[in-house]
Amino acid sequence: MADVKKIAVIAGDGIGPEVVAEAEKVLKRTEELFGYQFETEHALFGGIAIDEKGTPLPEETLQVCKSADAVLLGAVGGPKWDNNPKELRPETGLLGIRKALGLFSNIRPAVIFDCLKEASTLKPEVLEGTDLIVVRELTGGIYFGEKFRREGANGQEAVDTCVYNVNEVERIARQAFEIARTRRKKLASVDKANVLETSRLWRETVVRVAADYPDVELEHVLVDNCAMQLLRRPSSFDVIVTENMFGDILSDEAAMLTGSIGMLSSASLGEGSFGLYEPVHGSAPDIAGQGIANPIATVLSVALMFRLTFGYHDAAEAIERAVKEVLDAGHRTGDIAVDKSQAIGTVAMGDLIVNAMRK
Ligand SMILES: NC(=O)c1ccc[n+]([C@@H]2O[C@H](COP(=O)([O-])OP(=O)(O)OC[C@H]3O[C@@H](n4cnc5c(N)ncnc54)[C@H](O)[C@@H]3O)[C@@H](O)[C@H]2O)c1
Ligand SMILES: CC(C)[C@H](C(=O)O)[C@@H](O)C(=O)O
Ligand SMILES: [Mg+2]
Repeated sequence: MADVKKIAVIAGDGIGPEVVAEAEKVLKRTEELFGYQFETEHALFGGIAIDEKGTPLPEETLQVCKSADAVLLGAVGGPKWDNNPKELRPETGLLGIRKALGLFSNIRPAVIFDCLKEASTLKPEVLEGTDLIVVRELTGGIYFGEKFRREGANGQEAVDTCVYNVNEVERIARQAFEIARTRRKKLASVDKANVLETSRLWRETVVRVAADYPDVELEHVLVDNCAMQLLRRPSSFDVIVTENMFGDILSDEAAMLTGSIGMLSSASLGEGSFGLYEPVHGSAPDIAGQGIANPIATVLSVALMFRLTFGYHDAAEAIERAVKEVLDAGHRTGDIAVDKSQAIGTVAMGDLIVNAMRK
């Protein structure tokens, strides 16, 4: 019997549906070229789910995800729902889905295409050889700690607590060491151990785990220094492992090494092969509905899904090669175009990539 892979598709809000539509064309082309079979099921999540179901993460959406082999997500959020305590709070939306699906590890590769060096804010000679992955802890830290308001001596106070337990640090550290082993065997563990107790536990734990990986070179970098070194010596990083909030910030910074946040794909994984795949960027309300968003981050997220959840390395390579070929031929969406007047739209970029895919 044919091995049909079930993919939950969550388009979301803003540019989410625009970029996900291009990724779905890539799924269809993969079926034609390679004979793999996908069964997609669409589900509501985010602002659109609030509007239609009264809640950002309806139970049926969670069930669709849980019964799938992988999830393809666009982006959620937007001014209509943000900051409204009753509506799209991250803890009930994105954070809720990550926790509910046990996705503690967020893998964000910053892949530099040579022909896009001109779009980067860094000099080409500084970028030379840059190829790094941010491994971000995704279900702990200050994102998930207790938060509350209280009356203090000088008026209202807000409290966010940052908590990590040793198991949470150990499992993400092991995963990062394993990834480093398959690459250039260098791991930078990023923390703020000069100030934060959670970071001291983080560092101690990473040092202990490192004993099992003597073949991997480990460096500890304080997060402020890392933010600077990413711009100064990006090519010296191979795998960066860090806690939730630092990883959020550093991965957006790493995106600019590639030229645009519209280029950065991601995989969120748990213990098994199940994964949620999404671009690192958000719903980009400033350009939503204009058909100009870059779909490459989402398309490359499909390639990650093929590699990490399905083991379809041939199809993943076909996608990555097609993206490179289209960029090498000079096609650009506005975010990566030096000459903005030559920029093409989301659908045109998706079509070019699909047509460039070969077995
Ligand atoms: N995973 C997610 O769903 C996710 C991630 C980040 C932000 N958000 C949400 O998205 C909303 C907007 O957040 P933001 O503006 O801070 O971040 P954003 O990533 O949506 O946009 C930041 C900037 O990058 C540009 N950009 C983003 N993706 C692009 C693409 N594919 N092509 C071209 N340009 C692109 C936008 O136009 C904008 O100028 C908020 O509600 C936020 O909470 C969601
Ligand atoms: C929208 C927000 C909650 C989210 C995060 O901080 O994790 C986003 O920035 C991301 O990087 O996926
Ligand atoms: Mg982010």
